[in-house]
Amino acid sequence: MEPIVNPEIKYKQIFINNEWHDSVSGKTFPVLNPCTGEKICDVQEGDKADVDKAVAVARAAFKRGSPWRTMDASKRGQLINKLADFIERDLQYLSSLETLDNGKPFLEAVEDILVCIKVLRYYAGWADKIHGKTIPVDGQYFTYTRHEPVGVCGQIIPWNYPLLMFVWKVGPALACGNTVVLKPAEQTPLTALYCAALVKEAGFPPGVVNIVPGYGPTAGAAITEHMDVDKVAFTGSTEVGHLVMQAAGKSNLKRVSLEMGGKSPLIIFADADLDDAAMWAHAAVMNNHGQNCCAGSRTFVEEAIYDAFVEKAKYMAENRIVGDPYDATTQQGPQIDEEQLNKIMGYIESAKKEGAKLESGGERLGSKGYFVKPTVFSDVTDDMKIAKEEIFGPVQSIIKFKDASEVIERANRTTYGLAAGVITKDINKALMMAHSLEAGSVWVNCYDIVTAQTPFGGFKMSGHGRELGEYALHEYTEIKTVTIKIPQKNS
Ligand SMILES: NC(=O)c1ccc[n+]([C@@H]2O[C@H](COP(=O)([O-])OP(=O)(O)OC[C@H]3O[C@@H](n4cnc5c(N)ncnc54)[C@H](O)[C@@H]3O)[C@@H](O)[C@H]2O)c1
Repeated sequence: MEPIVNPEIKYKQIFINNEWHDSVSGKTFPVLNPCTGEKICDVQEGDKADVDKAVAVARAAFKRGSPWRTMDASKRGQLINKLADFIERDLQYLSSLETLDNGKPFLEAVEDILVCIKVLRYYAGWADKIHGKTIPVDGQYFTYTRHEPVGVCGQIIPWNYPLLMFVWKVGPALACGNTVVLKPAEQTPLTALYCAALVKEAGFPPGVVNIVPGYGPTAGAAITEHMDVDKVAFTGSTEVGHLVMQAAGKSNLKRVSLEMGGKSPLIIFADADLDDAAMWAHAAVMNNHGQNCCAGSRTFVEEAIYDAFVEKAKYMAENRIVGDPYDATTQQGPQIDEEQLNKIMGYIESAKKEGAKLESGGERLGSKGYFVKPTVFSDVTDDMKIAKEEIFGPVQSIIKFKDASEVIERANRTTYGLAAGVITKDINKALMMAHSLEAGSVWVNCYDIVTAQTPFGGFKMSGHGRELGEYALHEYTEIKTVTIKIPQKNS
């Protein structure tokens, strides 16, 4: 598939009640092209007043007796499938728009959006299979559970996988029968806004899906503090995750699910196939320009193969093609914005100062846009900043270890717990490691395998709750227990 370079921007307003609105304040904000730093367009800037409007219509759409609440569950599934069909129909346009807005290579944007389609179809299938249990309680009673929608769900998403995050959030929420007020990241609102038009085209009733673009401390905070939002689902930084929980605690104790950062270890044992291990480790940290919450950003390598591994990692980084994301050969585009670029360069400088050995990269590429050379550091130790903090950039930190018990302890010595990986031919060792590592996902002889069916989320400060798979349905349902007195026990 060929990209559409400079795709037309069709939607720049706030989507409430299946209609397009200007912001109440009249304000707009600029969306920038990360390849150049130049403005793509201005988008209407949602704020508290716009969030209030969106929540009011989402509440009305959720009222008992509304078209959405009385719709057959199978029909909800049909609507979600239609949304998937329209995304598939517009795959070329949407992928081109994602590349323009986010800077990721076009073919990776296509891959992301193909996964979006799968995720929506997966949840479409669940819509009429969300059921409770009958429970053999003591006494003359008949007890059963119903899984009911939570209500109005606020959803706040980041910029690293704009459309994937949109779908991970709305897919299970809609399958369970909730209504949604979603805020895309201010850096990347364009594909979510286009999908708003597809939501309307698919035939969702007004008010079921509402999209309010805007900034975090204003529009985002208005969602988290709202007294009439029943649940908030957030993906982004741990710092903001704290604020989201505080806001829920200070307002109406809304349900909270959080998917935040990580400092995930990928542990490579000496018996691994070296080429294979180097390939997985490179992809684990470089994919999506390192802007990946589960990036394998601590590459632990057993000492017997350490030097040989570093050579391979260096070779792979030096040969990674960075540049125009619309070019089919490009593997890495720009970082999302100047703030992230500066943050990454700061981490690179700190590593140099703290004594890590720079093997490749270590500098910005060009002076226009936000490109960073794929960077590899060896001789990294656990106390260095690059081994402790989330960099969110294309920086590989290679750390030496001696044996399994030592590396388990070191790998777990972090406040995060999103993901981990193990590469070894010894299946007993792999299982022992998988069960010992404190992380929500552990990959053995692979990395970052996330599908519609696999639950995903964090231990410790990486998160609360699970996205994807059947487990995500628990995040979007309340469980009601109904008990009926049986007049006469006859069996
Ligand atoms: N886990 C992830 O997928 C993920 C995604 C993006 C960023 N990050 C991490 O976060 C760092 C900073 O990136 P960022 O500043 O874009 O992330 P962020 O957490 O500030 O932004 C994520 C989303 O939260 C919103 N937000 C910001 N402040 C808010 C507030 N007070 N209340 C409610 N919503 C708010 C933003 O507008 C955006 O939609 C990155 O360097 C990276 O380490 C992680």
